[in-house]
Amino acid sequence: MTLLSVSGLTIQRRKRTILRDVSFSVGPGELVGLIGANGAGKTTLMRAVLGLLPAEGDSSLAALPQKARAQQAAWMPQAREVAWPVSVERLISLGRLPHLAAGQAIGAADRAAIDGAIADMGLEPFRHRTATNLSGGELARVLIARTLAQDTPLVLADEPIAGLDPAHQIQTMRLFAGLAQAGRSAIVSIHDLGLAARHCTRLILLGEGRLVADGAPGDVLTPDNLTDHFNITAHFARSEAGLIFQPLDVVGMD
Ligand SMILES: Nc1ncnc2c1ncn2[C@@H]1O[C@H](COP(=O)(O)OP(=O)(O)OP(=O)(O)O)[C@@H](O)[C@H]1O
Repeated sequence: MTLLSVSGLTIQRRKRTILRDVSFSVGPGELVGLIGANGAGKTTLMRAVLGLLPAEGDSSLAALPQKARAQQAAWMPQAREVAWPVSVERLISLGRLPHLAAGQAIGAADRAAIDGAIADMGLEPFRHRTATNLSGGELARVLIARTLAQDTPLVLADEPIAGLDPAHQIQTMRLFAGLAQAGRSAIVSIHDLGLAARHCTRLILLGEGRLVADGAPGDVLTPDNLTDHFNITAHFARSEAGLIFQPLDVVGMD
């Protein structure tokens, strides 16, 4: 079974080719870390895969009608802005919209999904707070909860752990890994290669306008890829606790 199939995706912005001929598919049970240096095209790829940007080639998600797409994939964009001073609970409940007919009130299943997402992200004490008054990290957790409440087979999240404290970063990566273990899948763009190595089942590396590598973290975070596409060297070890990855030095940026 395939949750997402992307084939020959080429994306241009203002006549500049950002990514060329990207192909991959995602099945159930995968936590895919989308990695690459600043400007490598991670956000661009996710938005094109979702059909939010025009692209040549095929994405099974982009091909779906809007409502079916929102039932198949939840999207957490990088921008963390909430326009209206709504409560945390109300904001999270918006994740249920793709499951409701026009004007339909939320029911027991919707309520359970909302309460589950609030519990998963440890947001019970924030339930009745006004979303626009939260700290950046608190708001990020609320937006992740909204994505979880959508209860889709696939989640795409653009730097979901940026701005979270270390405990919440680990907790959130574990939560995404838990979704994968339960047969759903997530694609998360991520700059923390240590957490990516530890929690993702698979990494997709973007660089030089293309998909450079796609595979198990240990096969993608090679010394050559780290030097060529991140300008770093790193310490990489396998321990009982899993993969340990620590960037060490900058190379080739003079
Ligand atoms: N609207 C636009 N018009 C022209 N170029 C754009 C536009 N949006 C993005 N780009 C360019 O596309 C490239 C990829 O940007 P993108 O935001 O996808 O990178 P990223 O890998 O998500 O980066 P980061 O890690 O910094 O968030 C960048 O060079 C960026 O300047």
